Amino acid sequence: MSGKRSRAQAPGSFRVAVGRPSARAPRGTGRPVPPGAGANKSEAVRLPVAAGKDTGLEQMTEETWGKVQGVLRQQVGENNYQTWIQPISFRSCEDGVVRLSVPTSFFGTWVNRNFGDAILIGLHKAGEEASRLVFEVANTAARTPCARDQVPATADADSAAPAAASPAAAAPAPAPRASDPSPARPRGALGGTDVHGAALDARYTFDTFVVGKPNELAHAAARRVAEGGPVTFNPLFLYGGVGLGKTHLMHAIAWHMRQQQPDLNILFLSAEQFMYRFVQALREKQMMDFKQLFRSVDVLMVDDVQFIAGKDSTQEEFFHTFNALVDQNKQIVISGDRTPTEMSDMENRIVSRLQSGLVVDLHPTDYELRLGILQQKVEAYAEQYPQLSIEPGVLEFLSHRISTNVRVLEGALMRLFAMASLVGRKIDMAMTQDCLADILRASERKVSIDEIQRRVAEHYNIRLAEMIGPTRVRTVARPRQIAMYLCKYMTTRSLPEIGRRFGGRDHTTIMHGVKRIEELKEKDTQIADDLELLRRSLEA
Ligand SMILES: Nc1ncnc2c1ncn2[C@@H]1O[C@H](COP(=O)(O)OP(=O)(O)OP(=O)(O)O)[C@@H](O)[C@H]1O
Repeated sequence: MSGKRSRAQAPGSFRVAVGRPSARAPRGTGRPVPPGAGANKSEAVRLPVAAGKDTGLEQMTEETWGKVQGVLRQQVGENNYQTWIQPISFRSCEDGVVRLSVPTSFFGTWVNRNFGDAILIGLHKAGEEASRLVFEVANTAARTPCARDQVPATADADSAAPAAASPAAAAPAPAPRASDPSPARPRGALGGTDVHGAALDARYTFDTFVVGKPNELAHAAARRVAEGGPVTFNPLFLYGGVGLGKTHLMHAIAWHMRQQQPDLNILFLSAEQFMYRFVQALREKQMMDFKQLFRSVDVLMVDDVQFIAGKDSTQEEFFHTFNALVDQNKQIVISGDRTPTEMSDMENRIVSRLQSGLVVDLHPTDYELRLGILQQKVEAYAEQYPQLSIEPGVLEFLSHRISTNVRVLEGALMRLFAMASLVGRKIDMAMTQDCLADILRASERKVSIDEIQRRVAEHYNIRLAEMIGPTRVRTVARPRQIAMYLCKYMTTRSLPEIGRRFGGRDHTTIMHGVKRIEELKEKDTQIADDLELLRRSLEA
């Protein structure tokens, strides 16, 4: 099945993922992430600043900013500092909003994504209770922060999240087109009828989401929720591995709802931000405001809910918020990196609530979906770099070789285009292998036949010796076929090689086993579930 766009895509409707890191930075390490390895997503949260509260920001001066820059220099390293921090100048501050001047809107978005947290933490350490950063383009003094051609919504930085900043190293980043279309952005911070909380990424819409077999159910469920109408799935729980499009789908729901029903009060935020707001509200004795805010929304969307597992008081508050909204028949959309039942430190009552609606999985991408996503991204790059071309076969090669997650795939393509534009050559296989050597090496499948046999034997509670032995009883033969199937799809070993490792069986026996499982998984949900579980645990 071919990956296809969720809707006919208008030319140029895809915002090029320039500069987007290829993988999330490890939380809370504060370590720079190597180029191409990625960084955290910048999910801007706008913290409430109490009316009339003296924030102390009136005193903030360029000198304070200079000090913060000094601290950041130590944190992010000289190279990042020179490239991304030094060019920023202080513009103003008022009511917790710190305005910083940046050379281009793309620069602001990039800095916000990768250093927003670090900047806010630096400001806090310097004694400034900054609640929000706004990046403004240098020579556009009178510009409002929400101007359409200015730094997009993502440029409002999350405030000092408890998990600390995740500065990322600079990767070559092509400049964006000024004309990049983007949906209308959120309006005020916490006011009235608006998407507030984390900022929505203008690139993450249904139009730019490529649908394939692995994500078609999740996409259909997301669409249904986005269409509004009677609340049927509550909550909609989207889960799946890293970089498979959970956040993209959630943003798409929010954008769509906002377009369809501008008056809807939608709150999108990460679970980490939920916790931070909760802690902040406790500290500032503003729990009533907190409860009021969360209970007055029409749609609550919480990303990466696994973050609150094991955090007792946050779970407690989340539980009450959840109940209050469900009682009012308000839509809730949640995402997580695993099923609710697999979240071991999550309270049972929350697990049961998370399961009470529709739980849908985004499966790991298959070859067709990866190819579809790459083709879509190339279309966008082609608009941006009309002089560059890409040789046939390169996208197919990448789709085969980079199967880890879409973020890595996007990062690889971005790096290729950046390289090609620097050297002024077309993208061919030689350049691809050379420029992406590290990514290709890291993406090599590492699951071994031994590992698969061991894991499958454990799962079905049979002995490893039986797995490769001659017995044909069903309780052993079926797990053996499952192991053969996984070896075929998760390793690069040939059928004769797999046969040898299964007690010297002929390759036709392996072919038969694989075929049998292919048939069974279509009609036997238990086998399909077992395969999924095994695959996920082997990939973990
Ligand atoms: N089906 C798809 N079509 C187009 N882009 C996709 C698709 N799936 C993922 N992506 C892109 O891959 C990147 C990672 O996706 P996203 O951030 O939504 O992943 P995630 O599942 O939320 O990951 P995480 O577990 O790290 O939070 C994004 O840039 C997103 O646009």
